[in-house]
Amino acid sequence: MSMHRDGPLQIAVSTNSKAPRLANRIRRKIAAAMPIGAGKAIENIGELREKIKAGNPGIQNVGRRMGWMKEFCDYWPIEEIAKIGSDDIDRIFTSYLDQKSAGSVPLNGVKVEEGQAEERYQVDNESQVETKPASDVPEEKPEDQTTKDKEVLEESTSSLSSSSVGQVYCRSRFSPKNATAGESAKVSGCLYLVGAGIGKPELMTIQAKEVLETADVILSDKLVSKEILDMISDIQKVRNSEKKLEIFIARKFTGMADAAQNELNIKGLEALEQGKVVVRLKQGDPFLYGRGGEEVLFYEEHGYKCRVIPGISSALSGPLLSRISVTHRGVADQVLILSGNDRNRSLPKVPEYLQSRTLVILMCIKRLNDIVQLLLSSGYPAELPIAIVERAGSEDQRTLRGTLSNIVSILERLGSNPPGLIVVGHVVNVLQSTKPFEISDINSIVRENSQNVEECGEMIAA
Ligand SMILES: O=C(O)CCc1c2[nH]c(c1CC(=O)O)Cc1[nH]c(c(CC(=O)O)c1CCC(=O)O)Cc1[nH]c(c(CC(=O)O)c1CCC(=O)O)Cc1[nH]c(c(CCC(=O)O)c1CC(=O)O)C2
Ligand SMILES: C[S@@+](CC[C@H](N)C(=O)[O-])C[C@H]1O[C@@H](n2cnc3c(N)ncnc32)[C@H](O)[C@@H]1O
Repeated sequence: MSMHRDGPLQIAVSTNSKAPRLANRIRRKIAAAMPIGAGKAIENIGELREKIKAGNPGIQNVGRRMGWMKEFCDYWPIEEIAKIGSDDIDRIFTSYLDQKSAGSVPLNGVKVEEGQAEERYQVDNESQVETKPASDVPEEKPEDQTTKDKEVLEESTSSLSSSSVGQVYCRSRFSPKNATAGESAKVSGCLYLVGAGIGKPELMTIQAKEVLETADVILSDKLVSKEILDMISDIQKVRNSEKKLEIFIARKFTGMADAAQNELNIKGLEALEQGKVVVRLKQGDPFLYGRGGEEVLFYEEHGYKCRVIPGISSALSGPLLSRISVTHRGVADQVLILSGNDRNRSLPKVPEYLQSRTLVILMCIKRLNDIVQLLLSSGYPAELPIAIVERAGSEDQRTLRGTLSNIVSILERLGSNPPGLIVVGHVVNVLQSTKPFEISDINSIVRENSQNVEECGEMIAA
């Protein structure tokens, strides 16, 4: 047995006495792939977990505790978890207790404020979110809500530094200064709604990168990858100390999405009023299931024109990076993109089965079983190929392939690695050299590193 230890982290490699020397080498390779500070990150999570358990005990709170920890562990970059200190843990713990998410943790030296949104929801457990019925929530005019939220956020936004230049205009080539007359409604501040693409900085548009370089404030979705956040902190590092770049990451956790969204809108508005260049950075394409349209309307209602910069969407590039061509002559001539949840957490409305149609479903992994049952009961064949594409474009991209009849057990066995999407249809296996897999076939797992497809069934079977 060859062991790798990093604090509480232990990784053991066994070759069943067949190749102990090779076990060493494999162990070294695995250890080299570990994120820096993995052991420290585990210790920090352990400390937080203990705190949350002690502060919110009881079997009735297990679901809530687990749901919260899961979201923290699944989304926060491990290297960043490793950097948090005891003070940060206390702050995160406080935010857990009051669900007002007042946590603030450092990100590569950039101060990251997280959602400090008002509580409008009660989260009972991971899979059950109770939202107050609309009739219980008093109707508010947008202005009233804005004022109220401003009050709630007053303290948190005080950290927004004023820009070195009193009145900042857009400095990029895409600035409203260059826009046609009437395009910029207010000259103070400038708002860009930018698609970050799916995770790799190389897959961002040049325009998106240029706009990031001009930003004073970046308001980022939590799905935006660590690689892109690292790129942003590099921008921060080469700036002179006069022009500070501030970044806020939305904490759109279960049941808090609307409140966190509202908070970001208000932060954006505050910064615009101070004449800053604000970049609202969104995963993938900013309009596709990204609330981008709502944000454009919000800022326009407040007199600011939005410039929208496209990003590569996971809906098409995720399948592509898993060697799935969503249309393929003779196999599929149409593709439909769906969300696995609508705003009321209802299942999507699926069309009748058509052999030549590909479905790409986003935001659906947590309820894969329900989606599969829905497809089966709507006449989709049990042997129809389906793929789960996770973390497309990242180092740890993974694709699971199966059929409607076995994909749920495959995922249950291997666990999920969000964010992920599913592709349903015969195109799933067209570019694969192998046939559709059975659940008994452990080789059903294919790990992919971008375009470089590497089958590692053997490693998992060992
Ligand atoms: O509205 C809700 O929050 C409840 C329903 C719900 C949604 N997605 C969901 C859930 C379940 C849950 O969160 O547990 C389910 C949901 N929302 C999200 C995730 C996280 C992930 O994809 O890994 C997940 C879980 C996905 C999974 O099951 O694998 C996060 C999410 N939803 C959404 C966004 C984009 C945004 O808010 O800016 C984001 C990213 C936020 C960020 O990165 O900071 C947007 C969203 N959520 C939703 C919709 C409605 C889709 C439609 O009307 O067809 C839409 C699209 C829209 O508002 O325009 C609904
Ligand atoms: C709220 S939607 C936003 C989609 C985004 N606007 C886009 O165009 O990619 C979030 C969903 O996109 C999908 N997603 C985003 N990034 C992904 C990635 N790198 N790999 C796989 N799926 C991803 C997942 O289905 C996730 O639940």
